[in-house]
Amino acid sequence: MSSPRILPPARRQVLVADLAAHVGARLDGDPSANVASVVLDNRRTVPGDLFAAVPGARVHGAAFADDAVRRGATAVLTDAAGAQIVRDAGCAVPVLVVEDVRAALGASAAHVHGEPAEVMTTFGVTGTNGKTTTTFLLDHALRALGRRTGLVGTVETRFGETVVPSTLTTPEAPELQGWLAAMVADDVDTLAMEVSSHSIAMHRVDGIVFDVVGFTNLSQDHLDFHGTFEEYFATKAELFGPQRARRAVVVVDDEWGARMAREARVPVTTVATAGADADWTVRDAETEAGGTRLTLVHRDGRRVPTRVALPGGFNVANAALACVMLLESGVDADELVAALGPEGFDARVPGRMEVLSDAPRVVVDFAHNADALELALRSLRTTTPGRLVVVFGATGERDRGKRPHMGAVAARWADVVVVTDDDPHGEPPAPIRAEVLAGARAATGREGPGPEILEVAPRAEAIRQTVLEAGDSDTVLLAGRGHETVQEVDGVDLPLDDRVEARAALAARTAGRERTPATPHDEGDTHA
Ligand SMILES: CC(=O)N[C@H]1[C@@H](OP(=O)(O)OP(=O)(O)OC[C@H]2O[C@@H](n3ccc(=O)[nH]c3=O)[C@H](O)[C@@H]2O)O[C@H](CO)[C@@H](O)[C@@H]1O[C@H](C)C(=O)N[C@@H](C)C(=O)N[C@H](CCC(=O)O)C(=O)O
Ligand SMILES: Nc1ncnc2c1ncn2[C@@H]1O[C@H](COP(=O)(O)OP(=O)(O)OP(=O)(O)O)[C@@H](O)[C@H]1O
Repeated sequence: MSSPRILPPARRQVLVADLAAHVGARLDGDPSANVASVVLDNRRTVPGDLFAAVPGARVHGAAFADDAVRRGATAVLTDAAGAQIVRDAGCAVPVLVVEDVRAALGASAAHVHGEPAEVMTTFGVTGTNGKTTTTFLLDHALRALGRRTGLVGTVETRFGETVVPSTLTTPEAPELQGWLAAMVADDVDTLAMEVSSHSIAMHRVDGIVFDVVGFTNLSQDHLDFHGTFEEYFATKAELFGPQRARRAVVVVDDEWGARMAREARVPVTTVATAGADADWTVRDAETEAGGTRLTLVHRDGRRVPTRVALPGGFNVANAALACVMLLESGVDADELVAALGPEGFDARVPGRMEVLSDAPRVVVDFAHNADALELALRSLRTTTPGRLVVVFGATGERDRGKRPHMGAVAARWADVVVVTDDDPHGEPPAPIRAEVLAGARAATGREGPGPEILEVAPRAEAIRQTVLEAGDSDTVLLAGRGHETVQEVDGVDLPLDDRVEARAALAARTAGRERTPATPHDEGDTHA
C-alpha cells in the first residue's frame, strides 16, 4: 500500500547540469535536460521526474529505469553499476552517476524542490517511543499560536486541508521534499516531523537542517535493522550534529538521553521528569481526569505551568519535550501558556492512549515493544479500580528478541493477559504467539496471584470476547496496533482496526444490556 503522490502545484525546472554540479555527480548525457521532481519507484513516475535508481536490499532500482523513462522520467540518478544497467537497457536520457545514490538523494530532492525546509521553522523528533505523540503535541501548540503547520509522521502527513495516511514514519527523501515544497506553496510556515532511525541511516532526511531536534528516549526496538544497541544509538546521534540540526532538546530520564546530551554536537537543552539533573525539570505533576497538570521549572527559576490532556506518565515527558522545543525555537513562554489555555496540550493522537469508552474503559495504544507496553500498563494500573486486561501480540519478521519480553511485561502488570496476533507479515502467527506466551508464563517478579493467561486468535475475536467479558470497572488495553487499519497476514493485507472492532463489541454489549437489564458483565467488577 502506498500513499498518493503529492507535489507542489507548480514545479521548478532544474537543469541536470546544475543538479550534477550541486551533488558532485558525473553527468553522462545531455546537460540541457531539465527535471522538476524526483522519484524512487518507476510505478510512481510522472513526466519530468529524475528517477533515482538505488541499489536496494532486494533489487537494483536501475532495473526499472527503462519503464520510468517510458513514463516520462527525463534523467536518472544512480551509481556506476546502475549506469551500466541503464545503458544496457538502451535508455537515452542523461544519467547522473554518484558513488552512493542514497547519500546524494536528499540533497538532489531538496535542490530540485528549491530547499523548502529552509523557508520554514522545522522541528524533528526522534527516539524509540513518543515521536508521534510529541509531534502531535507540537502541532497542536503551534496551531494554537497561530502558525500554519505541516505534520509528517507514522499516522499521517497533514497540512491545510490535506491529510494523507502514511506508509512509513519518515518518507523517502524524494517524497518528503515534494511534500515540503507542497507545504511551502500552501504557505505552511512551521513543520513538525518524526525522524525514525531508519530514515537517518537511509539518508531520508538529508537536505534538512532542523531548527530544533528533540530526543524522547531509547529502548529495545529495531535491532533487526541496527544490529546492536550501540549502533542504534549512534544512528540517532547523527541527528544531533550541525549537518542535521541547529539546536537540540533532550529528555534525560534514561541513560541514553543523558549520553545523547553529552555527545550532541549542537547546543543542547535538557529536560527531566524523574529527578535527573537538567536545565528544565518537571515539578508538581498532578494526575487528574483525562490528563496531568505540571510545571516546568528552569535552573534559573523560570516557571512554565502547563497541562497534557492525555493519560500516562510518559505523556508528561512528551509534553515537557514539546514545550521546551517550542521555547528553544524562540516562542515566548507567556504567549505559549496563553495560547494553550487551561486545557494545555490537548491533542488527540490517533491510537495513542486513545480512550474509547469509560465502563469498561477501553484504551487503544500503539505500544509495540516491551518498554512501551510496561509504561502503558503501569500508568493504567493506577487508575483502574477493577481488572487490568491487555490484548496484544508481537509482529512477525521483526526483532524476535522482544516477543518473550513483551509477554513477561504483560504478565507482570496485567490481571488478564490475552495473547493474540499483531502483524504476522509473512510468518505463521501461532509460533509468534507461542513465543509471547512462553515469556508470559515464565514471568516472575509479581506479588500475589499470577495473571490469567489466554490465547485467542484471530485478533478481532480476541477484542470482541475481551470487551464483551470485561466488567464495568475494568480497563481493557488493546496494545500494539494503534491507528493501523490493515493487518498483514501471510503477505495479504486484511482490513483490521482495533478501534472499529472495539466499538462494535461495545455496541453489542450495550444492545445485550438493553435486552437483559442485569448482565453478567457486572460480576467482573468484584475482581480486585
Ligand atoms: C529496510 C528499509 O527501510 N527498506 C526500504 C528500502 O527497501 P529496499 O532496499 O529493500 O528496496 P528494494 O525493494 O531492494 O528496491 C530497490 C529500489 O528499487 C525500487 N523499485 C523496486 C521495485 C519496483 O517494482 N520498482 C522500483 O522502482 C525501489 O523503490 C527502491 O528504490 O527502500 C524502499 C524504497 O524506498 C523502502 O520502501 C523500504 O522500506 C520498507 C518498506 C520498510 O518497511 N521500511 C521500514 C522498516 C522503515 O523504514 N521503518 C521506519 C520506522 C520504523 C519505526 O520507528 O517503527 C520508517 O521511517 O518508517
Ligand atoms: N515518552 C514515552 N516514553 C515511553 N513510551 C511512550 C512515550 N510516548 C509514548 N509511548 C508509548 O509508545 C507508543 C508509541 O507512541 P508514539 O506513537 O508517540 O511513539 P513513536 O516513537 O512515534 O513510535 P513509532 O515510531 O513506533 O510509531 C505509545 O502508544 C505509548 O504506549
